[in-house]
Amino acid sequence: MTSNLLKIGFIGGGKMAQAMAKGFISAGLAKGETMISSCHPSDVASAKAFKDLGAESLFENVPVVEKSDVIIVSVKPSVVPIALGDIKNAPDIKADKLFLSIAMGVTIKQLEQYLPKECRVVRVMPNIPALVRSGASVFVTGSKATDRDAQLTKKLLKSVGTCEQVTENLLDAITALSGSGPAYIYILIESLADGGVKMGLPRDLAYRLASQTVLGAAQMVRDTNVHPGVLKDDVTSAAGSTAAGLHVLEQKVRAWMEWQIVVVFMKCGPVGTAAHTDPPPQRVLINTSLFKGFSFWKLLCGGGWLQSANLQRLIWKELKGKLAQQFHFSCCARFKEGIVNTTTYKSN
Ligand SMILES: NC(=O)C1=CN([C@@H]2O[C@H](COP(=O)(O)OP(=O)(O)OC[C@H]3O[C@@H](n4cnc5c(N)ncnc54)[C@H](OP(=O)(O)O)[C@@H]3O)[C@@H](O)[C@H]2O)C=CC1
Ligand SMILES: O=C(O)[C@@H]1CCC=N1
Repeated sequence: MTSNLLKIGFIGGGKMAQAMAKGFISAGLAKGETMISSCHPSDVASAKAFKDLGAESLFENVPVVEKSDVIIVSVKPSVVPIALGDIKNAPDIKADKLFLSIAMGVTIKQLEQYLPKECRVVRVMPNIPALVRSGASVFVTGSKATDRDAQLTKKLLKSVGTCEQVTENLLDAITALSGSGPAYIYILIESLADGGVKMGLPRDLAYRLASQTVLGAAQMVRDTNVHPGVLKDDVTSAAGSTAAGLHVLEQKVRAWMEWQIVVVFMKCGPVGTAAHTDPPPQRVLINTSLFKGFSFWKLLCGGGWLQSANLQRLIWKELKGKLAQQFHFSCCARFKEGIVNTTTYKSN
């Protein structure tokens, strides 16, 4: 029955490609033999991983496109222009196909520039629990993608978890939250378990309890629709043990969790390579304690976050005098109801 299955190709057969491929197989949406990947010749382990699934594994990108109905672009962001350049430069290639790019920070506009003009593009941000069909994915359609392409993308991504269609301006924040998020949760699980081990639990029991606790708590947030703060209060008995633990977490962890999303957001966005035609936006992290009167870290960035327009102007005034080179600098004032003003400053 493999003939009815889509032929799915991966350009780049690394960790995320393998997670999606395994998820598609578990979901019954693909079989090993209906998938094909291209790997860098140096990456023997990824080539073997695809072969072990029963998939074809090549060292060239063009045949992957030729043999596939849908192509998942899963190389590192800086490699995207090179890998898609192979396709654009291939003579006589039939590339009127659907390309799903999962690369962090590579925009629809760039993808459409890198690929032959007949290609349809969808930009996706998945996450690695796609491997166990518990991923959280979002997607944005490109200018030539059809409704059918959006439906097909949804079908593929829903088979390995949840999937929502969003607008492109949200993608960097989504990358920071759910694209990278599993890594933060793994640290959380590891540290919960380490704490348990410190207090005498066997390590395997500690990991089982920590992971099931994270899974159960997440499921309650998702399925009950009750605010996480209310759910937290339900666990916290007056003068009990949880309150003592929260006392520590509230001081140390909560602010840092929020802060690291902001830091990752800063890292996302177009990646500077020679092949990128747009200059990367300025995303600048500034310790505002350097400026009179501000004693905490804040962020100034393109599409970023700074509470008050007056504060932005004040910091800009200070900053301008300290910078030798020409410098573009955008900041947004973001309030509860969303971004309410965006200002771009330009020195010289
Ligand atoms: N890992 C994750 O959880 C997530 C990753 N992503 C995105 O997925 C993409 C891949 O990430 P990830 O799987 O972690 O990275 P990996 O490094 O594991 O995978 C990338 C693969 O592409 C190979 N490669 C390098 N150059 C080429 C080339 N010219 N043609 C074909 N293949 C090539 C690499 O080989 P070699 O190692 O030899 O260079 C590597 O096997 C990134 O763009 C990332 O932003 C998105 C969401 C989540
Ligand atoms: O770390 C990264 O850059 C990629 C994007 C999201 C998860 N991994």
